[in-house]
Amino acid sequence: MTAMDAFQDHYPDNVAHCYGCGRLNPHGHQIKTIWDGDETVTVYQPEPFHTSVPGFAYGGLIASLIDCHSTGTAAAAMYRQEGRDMDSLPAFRFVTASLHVDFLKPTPIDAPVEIRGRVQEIKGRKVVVRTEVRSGGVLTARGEVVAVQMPENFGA
Ligand SMILES: CCCCC/C=C\C/C=C\C/C=C\C/C=C\CCCC(=O)SCCNC(=O)CCNC(=O)[C@H](O)C(C)(C)COP(=O)(O)OP(=O)(O)OC[C@H]1O[C@@H](n2cnc3c(N)ncnc32)[C@H](O)[C@@H]1OP(=O)(O)O
Repeated sequence: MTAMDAFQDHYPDNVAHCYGCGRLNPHGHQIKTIWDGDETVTVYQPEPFHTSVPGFAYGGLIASLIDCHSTGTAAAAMYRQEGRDMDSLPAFRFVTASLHVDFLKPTPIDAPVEIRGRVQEIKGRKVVVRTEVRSGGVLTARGEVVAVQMPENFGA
């Protein structure tokens, strides 16, 4: 993996259909997340149809971006901790156990949104990620996600 490869480009096909981050979902956000030192970064341009109040982005979009930014960060952090290449097997697959969002200011819809994440805790199968969302350098939302490695019997 080079510094510019997005985490989501390495998701195996069977977990690449997520609405927020799956590169194989043509209707989804297809976010792309990379390392920047110890932080992770996603930049996303909202579309006009993501409107809440005219001129501003829907909070569900912001939550979705925080969610998938954080599950991707969790997987990447686990690979980094184990000194493993992201394409090596077995793959780490994380799902969201908990998603908390504080909306601090309205997020403009006509400018790119930058999400930055930091790993707060890695313990067993759990990774806690804290995020900040900015538009034009202004902090508009904060998030905290508990991501848990997907069990083999997920959904059973
Ligand atoms: C960079 C990567 C490159 C390679 C990529 C490789 C692979 C791909 C990687 C990722 C891509 C994978 C999927 C992408 C798709 C979607 C991602 C987007 C996110 C979503 O859209 S995904 C859908 C919504 N999501 C669900 O549909 C989950 C439903 N749910 C469950 O399936 C279970 O609920 C589960 C599995 C979450 C936990 O179940 P479990 O039995 O495994 O958990 P368990 O009890 O063992 O807990 C273990 C530790 O998590 C803590 N914990 C558990 N639950 C908690 C909670 N709610 N709040 C706070 N902490 C919690 C415990 O407290 C304990 O922590 P502690 O050890 O510290 O006590």
